[in-house]
Amino acid sequence: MFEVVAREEFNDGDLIFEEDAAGDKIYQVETGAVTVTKKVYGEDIVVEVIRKGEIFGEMSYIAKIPRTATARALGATVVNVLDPGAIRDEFSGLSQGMRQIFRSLVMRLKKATDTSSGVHFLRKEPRVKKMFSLSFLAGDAIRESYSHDASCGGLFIKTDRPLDIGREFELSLWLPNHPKPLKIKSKVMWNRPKTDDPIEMPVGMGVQFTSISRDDYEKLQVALPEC
Ligand SMILES: Nc1ncnc2c1ncn2[C@@H]1O[C@@H]2COP(=O)(O)O[C@H]2[C@H]1O
Repeated sequence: MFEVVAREEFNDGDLIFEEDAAGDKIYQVETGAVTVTKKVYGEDIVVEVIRKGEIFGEMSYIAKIPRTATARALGATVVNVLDPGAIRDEFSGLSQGMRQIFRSLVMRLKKATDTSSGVHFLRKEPRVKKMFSLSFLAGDAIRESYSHDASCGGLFIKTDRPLDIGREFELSLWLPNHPKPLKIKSKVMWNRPKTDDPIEMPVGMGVQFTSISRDDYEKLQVALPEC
């Protein structure tokens, strides 16, 4: 098994990490247990209980996505953080095909979990694959790119050089048949930078809208009837 690089202790109900947060630590439960929950209409739905000796937190690492669920301690709990360097070495030692198989499994489990917990149907602002032209300021330079998917609450921007998590910026979003771009204040919630690992997932950043005018929001709703 992998070496333990840190031990974290939690009381009953303590948050270990939250759904949609950035993070790629992989844990093993030493004592106690961990609930895995999904938020549906503000309520936590338990999808699994992880027990002593079991691993969690592997899905975001493997698929390079944000945390797929929330993890909380169930009773007094100690979790071990497994050596990220050793995990990276072993994972990158796999063939590209094998890594792709792992990623497919993770994405299918995520989809199955979302469907069974109702997230898919109840999500307020579903993401749909949609390519919009956009631009934003990074340092002194204007970067031009396009979205991979979008909702009325945020989108995923394809870019080889994503901004840091937490960075706030103004997004110019071009909707089809509109002469001017929407101007939306946005925040980077997570990112997937370019690596040597030839992943089959889009490289870029997940962005949440923090401020949008009513006028622009209405235009967005017309362009995204799924919202
Ligand atoms: N359906 C599921 N069954 C069991 N564990 C899950 C399930 N969905 C998510 N998890 C675990 O919860 C974790 C949430 O963070 P990750 O996405 O990194 O990794 C996830 C898995 O370890």
